[in-house]
Amino acid sequence: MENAKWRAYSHTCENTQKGPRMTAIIFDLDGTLIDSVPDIHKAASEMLTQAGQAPLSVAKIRSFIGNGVPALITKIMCEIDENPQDSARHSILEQCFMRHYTAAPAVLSTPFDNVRAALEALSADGFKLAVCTNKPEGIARQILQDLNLAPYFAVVVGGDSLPVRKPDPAPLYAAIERVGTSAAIYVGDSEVDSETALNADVPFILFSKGYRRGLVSEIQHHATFSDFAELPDLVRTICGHVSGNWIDSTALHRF
Ligand SMILES: O=C(O)COP(=O)(O)O
Ligand SMILES: [Mg+2]
Repeated sequence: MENAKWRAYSHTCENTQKGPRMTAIIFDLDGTLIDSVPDIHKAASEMLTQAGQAPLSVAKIRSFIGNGVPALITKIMCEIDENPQDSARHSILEQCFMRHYTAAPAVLSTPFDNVRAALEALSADGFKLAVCTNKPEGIARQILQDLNLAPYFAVVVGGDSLPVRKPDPAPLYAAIERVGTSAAIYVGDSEVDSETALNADVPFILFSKGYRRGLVSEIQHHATFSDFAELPDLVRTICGHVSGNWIDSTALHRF
């Protein structure tokens, strides 16, 4: 862990090359690139029906997203007065949820407005793009495929890709390492993403229209945006794009 942290930190600090070629833009998935709550809510409702319980509201399920599927199941169990410490029961519910979710992971989900154009623009600039999500890697890849977003991402790190998940910085370090750039920016929608970026010493851009629980002002961020149409210019500014030239960006050296 200490080695990984040092390595990623030095990647960021040793950004001696200019411009986008050596910078990765790493994205969170749920609530950032895609509005996935309708499919998650549907699978959760099917699981609850099977357990003889009434479905929870979309808003409630949305507030449970961001820490991964096991945490989602724990929060649902608390909500329906079941004991989440009952690991056998937790595992049955989680498997039931995953069965329903994998059967239809991207039927109702959609990319947020202007996501595709933003990914196109950033790729055209030469940035390397990756996904770092707490969603299981397999289903994250399936969803990216189904929504025709997979070609933009050389690297996908999921909540089950490593023994730890966000806000531990290790998944973000793994994404940076696998992309192979010397600097990175993390784009996400939640408190978990902000904490992850902070733990990793990576600049964080907050998408304000995702699934955050608190106010934008309460979430530590380097920059924020509410429409993906704004993102390419925001990234260019942070990375030192001035008057048509890429200069050495000091913003990438600190959080
Ligand atoms: O909670 C999840 O399963 C995933 O959420 P994330 O894509 O925002 O990390
Ligand atoms: Mg998210």
